[in-house]
Amino acid sequence: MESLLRLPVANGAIIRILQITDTHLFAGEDEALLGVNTYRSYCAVLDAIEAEQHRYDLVVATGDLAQDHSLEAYQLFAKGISRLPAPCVWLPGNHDFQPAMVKVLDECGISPSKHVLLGDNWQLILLDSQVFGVPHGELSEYQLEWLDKTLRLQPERHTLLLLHHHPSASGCIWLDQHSLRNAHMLAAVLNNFPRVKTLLCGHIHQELDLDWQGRRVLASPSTCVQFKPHCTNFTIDSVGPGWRYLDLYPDGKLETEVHRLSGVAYLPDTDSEGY
Ligand SMILES: Nc1ncnc2c1ncn2[C@@H]1O[C@@H]2COP(=O)(O)O[C@H]2[C@H]1O
Ligand SMILES: [Fe+2]
Repeated sequence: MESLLRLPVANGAIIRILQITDTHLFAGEDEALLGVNTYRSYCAVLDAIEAEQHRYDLVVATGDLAQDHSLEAYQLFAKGISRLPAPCVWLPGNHDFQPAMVKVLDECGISPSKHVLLGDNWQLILLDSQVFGVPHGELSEYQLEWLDKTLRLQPERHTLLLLHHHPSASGCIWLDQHSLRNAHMLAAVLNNFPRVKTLLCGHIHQELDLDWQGRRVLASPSTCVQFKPHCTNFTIDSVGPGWRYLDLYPDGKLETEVHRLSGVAYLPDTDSEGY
């Protein structure tokens, strides 16, 4: 996992990242999650991204790429990603099955790197917060030590930290049971690194932009089903699948925007009680 990916960036250029998250794909192209065909909604998101014709330097996939642990689901994910004209890096979510994920994505030429150097000013660090078999997250001793060691290598770089689980309360009580349980241990590591100003998550299937102990936490819509913000119990939202762009400036400034599919083509059954 320590393999380093270096992406050249022209002097003074703004780096654009495209985030795709929580694709929840199945082995079959016809399978659905809460009434949404997840492969078709993923393809519709990719169609919309292509139609925008935006330039981006890197794609990040922040977990829950597959719903059913199958090799085929990861093959469908890779087939979609191969349409995009930029390299992709990824991290696992609670639903992922890492033996299949690592094998297939590797075979499909998708980088396993969890440390990306972007030009001279920025870096991305991707963490594994999965606790296999349960929806909440936790960073292992190994992950925390690796993060600390990796940050010490390039402490002067502006850093975007990526993980599946949200470290701070989202405002959805049912989802906050499934957050990063040892966020205080992450905070303790980050204490020494003021240039880690933004954390980017998946998992909560909604757009979020909040302050966590002086750092910014961003979360993003899924490419399939959305959860409604500020709910006590599991509640589906009637908004379209989405994706996020992040612009990283040489001076450390970060600007970001969520885009969504419009229309009603990929809206789930709002009376579902979970999955
Ligand atoms: N009704 C529910 N109540 C609590 N958690 C749920 C419910 N339904 C699903 N979940 C879990 O909550 C998780 C949140 O997002 P995930 O996509 O990781 O997967 C979801 C499920 O594992
Ligand atoms: Fe998740």
